[in-house]
Amino acid sequence: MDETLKRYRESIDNIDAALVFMLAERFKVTQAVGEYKATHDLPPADPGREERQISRLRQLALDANLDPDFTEKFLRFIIDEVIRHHERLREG
Ligand SMILES: C=C(O[C@@H]1C=C(C(=O)O)C=C[C@H]1O)C(=O)O
Repeated sequence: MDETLKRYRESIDNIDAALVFMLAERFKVTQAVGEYKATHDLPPADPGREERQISRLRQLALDANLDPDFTEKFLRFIIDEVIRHHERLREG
């Protein structure tokens, strides 16, 4: 394979691995949040928190030259999955 393409792909491999580790850590914490909510009778979703977080990350995306709409969609996808986990924990 072309050496340049190979080097780019090695970098992509490392970034993708970091993304997986970061997502795993995030879901570890959100799992703990879900258990806390289930035992303290708190609702699975917190739309106010979501709105603040999405707005903050849209701004960070702009600063980093990343598409803020893409960033919001990506975050929404993750948050929706977290909420599904929290609903399941609440149901027991
Ligand atoms: C993790 C939480 O639960 C939900 C998931 C969120 C997220 O993944 O960022 C944010 C708010 C909540 O709808 C929380 O309340 O902090």
